[in-house]
Amino acid sequence: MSEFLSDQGINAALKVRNLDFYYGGFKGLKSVSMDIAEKKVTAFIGPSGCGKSTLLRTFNRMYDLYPGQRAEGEIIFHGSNTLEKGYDLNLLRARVGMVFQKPTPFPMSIYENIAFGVRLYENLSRADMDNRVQWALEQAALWTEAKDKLHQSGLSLSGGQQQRLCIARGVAVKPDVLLLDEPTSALDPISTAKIEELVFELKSSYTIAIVTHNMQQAARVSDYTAYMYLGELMEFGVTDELFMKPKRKETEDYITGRFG
Ligand SMILES: Nc1ncnc2c1ncn2[C@@H]1O[C@H](COP(=O)(O)OP(=O)(O)OP(=O)(O)O)[C@@H](O)[C@H]1O
Repeated sequence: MSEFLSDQGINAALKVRNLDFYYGGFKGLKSVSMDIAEKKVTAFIGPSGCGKSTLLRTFNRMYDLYPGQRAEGEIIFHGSNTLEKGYDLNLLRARVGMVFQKPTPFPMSIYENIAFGVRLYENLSRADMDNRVQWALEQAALWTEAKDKLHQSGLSLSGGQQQRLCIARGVAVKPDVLLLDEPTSALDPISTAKIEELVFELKSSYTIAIVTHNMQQAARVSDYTAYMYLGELMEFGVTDELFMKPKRKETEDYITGRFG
C-alpha cells in the first residue's frame, strides 16, 4: 500500500518514505512510509515473514553486511537520507543501536562487553569508562546484579541478564534510537517483564522500535503500533486506537487471532 500512513502528528526521529527492500529478486518491503516517533515506543506486529525484521534492519542498514540485499527509498534521520551511498555507517550504527532476539553477549567480561563498543567511538579515561559502564548497566537495570562480577564473562549471566547486558551495550554509546528485534522471545516471563519495564523507562531518553510476536506486549509497551502483512504496512497508529478500533478488517482479524 503506497498511501501515506503518517497523519499522527508525530515528532519523527526517523521518516521512512516509499521504502522498498529486495532480497535479490524477492521484494521484502513494498513502499513503506511512516514516521518513527521520537522518544516513544513504536511496535511492529504481523504474521511471520511479513517484513518486520527486514524493516527494522533498514534503520541501521544492517542488511549492508549481506550481498544481494538492497533498499530503495528514503529513511530520513537528522535531515539526511541514510540509504544514500556514502552515508557514514559507523556513525549510523552508533546512533541507531540494535538488540537481537537471542542474547548475544561477546565472549568477554561484562565490563568489556560494554567498554568495547564505547572505545570504537570515544577515547575515555579509565575513570570515565568505569562511570560509563556503571551508567549503562544502571540504565539496563543490571547494575545491582552485575556490580560484583564485572570481570566475569558476560556468558556467565542468565539469559534475561544477558539480554539486559546487550541493552546496556546498546545504550552505552548513547544512541538516539534503539532497535529491539523480538528481545524477549527467548526469555522466561519474569525476565520478559523486566525487559518490558525497562523499555518503558528507556523511552524517556531514547526512540525505541520493537518487533514483537506478542500482541499483549505491543499493547503494553508501545505508544504506536504498525501492523504489517506481506511486506506492506497495512495500518499504523496510536497503539490504543489500533487495538481498540482498528481501521482495517485485516488488522482486526490479526489482533483478534482470527488470522496469523
Ligand atoms: N536472507 C534472506 N534471503 C531471502 N529472503 C529473506 C531473507 N530474510 C528474510 N527473507 C524473506 O523476507 C520476508 C520478510 O522476512 P522478515 O524476517 O522480515 O519477516 P518477519 O516479519 O520479521 O518474520 P518473523 O516474525 O518470522 O521473524 C520473508 O518472506 C522472508 O522469507
